Amino acid sequence: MSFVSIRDLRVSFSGVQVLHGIDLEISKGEALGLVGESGCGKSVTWLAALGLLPGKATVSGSVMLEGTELIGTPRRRIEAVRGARIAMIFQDPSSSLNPVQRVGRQICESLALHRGLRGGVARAEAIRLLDLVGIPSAATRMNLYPHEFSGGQCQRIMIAMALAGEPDLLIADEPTTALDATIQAQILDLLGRLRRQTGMAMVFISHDLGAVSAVCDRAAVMYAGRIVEQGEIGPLFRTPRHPYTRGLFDALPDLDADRRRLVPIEGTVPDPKALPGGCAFAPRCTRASALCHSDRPGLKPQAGGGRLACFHPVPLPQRAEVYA
Ligand SMILES: Nc1ncnc2c1ncn2[C@@H]1O[C@H](COP(=O)(O)OP(=O)(O)OP(=O)(O)O)[C@@H](O)[C@H]1O
Repeated sequence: MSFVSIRDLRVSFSGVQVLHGIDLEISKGEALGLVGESGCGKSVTWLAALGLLPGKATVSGSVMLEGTELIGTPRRRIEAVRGARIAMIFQDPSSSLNPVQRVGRQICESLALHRGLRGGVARAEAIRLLDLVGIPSAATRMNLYPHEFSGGQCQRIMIAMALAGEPDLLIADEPTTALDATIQAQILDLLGRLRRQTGMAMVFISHDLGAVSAVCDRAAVMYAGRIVEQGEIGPLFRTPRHPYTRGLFDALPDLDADRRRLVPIEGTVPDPKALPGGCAFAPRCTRASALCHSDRPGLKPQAGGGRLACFHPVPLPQRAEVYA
């Protein structure tokens, strides 16, 4: 049985639909990436699944957490079911860290809440966690306030707080976007290491394909509130089939190549209030035919594994040729 199983998840805000039937499975210990441009529904998927959207949102579908349905369950009951088993980290640590409380105290409170640890035992565990996420001199620095740490260190402290409950699933929403490149690489390395050490599953939400490939086993590519392609990282990144996935790769700067290849995807993500008929990506797609503008392709399993929603996929490369 999957740890989390999402079926036909739909979300509307004030009558405007922003998620159009998402299906996802996460097994224990697995890392799933959710990728796509800003506004395609990555965050809303997880906020809806965990009952964290504001009251004005209308949510339907099914989200099972180890056999327990979360959709339609009152928020307080979801919190009890979710407990410490699912933790979230966000782009901005200041949304999770209290600026007027010493970081050690904040971690100890989390340890008391989720694991019933108090006093010296909690303090020792807080030091261990800070040490684990790479905060030097943890025993003394746990007495500092968040503003006395750098942005990257605050991100590490936020990860330590998330780990305090020993979660089975960590949802990381753009956790490295605000950091500079070297710190980003360190945090990604840390997340990968923690995953291997703890065996927790992870959902890694990012528009950064490099970060997703560094951390995840599988990825789902979202566009305009739908999954358009999904698969194991290796095949998905070597031979993307959806023109949108391929476009995301072509828009990446290629530092190794002689040629300057940086091909942005023309146009922008459509407004959810005015989605085009047919495939939502068709107006931006160089492979689109008349069919794509009138009919919407369903997400279908592929012979080689993975799932794809496209009438005219990018052809598979011949022989051993793969996309650079
Ligand atoms: N509270 C809200 N009220 C109204 N609309 C919302 C709300 N939250 C999200 N939306 C809309 O839902 C859609 C999906 O947003 P979401 O935040 O999931 O995108 P995203 O892919 O995570 O983007 P980003 O990478 O910028 O975080 C967007 O059109 C957004 O404007």
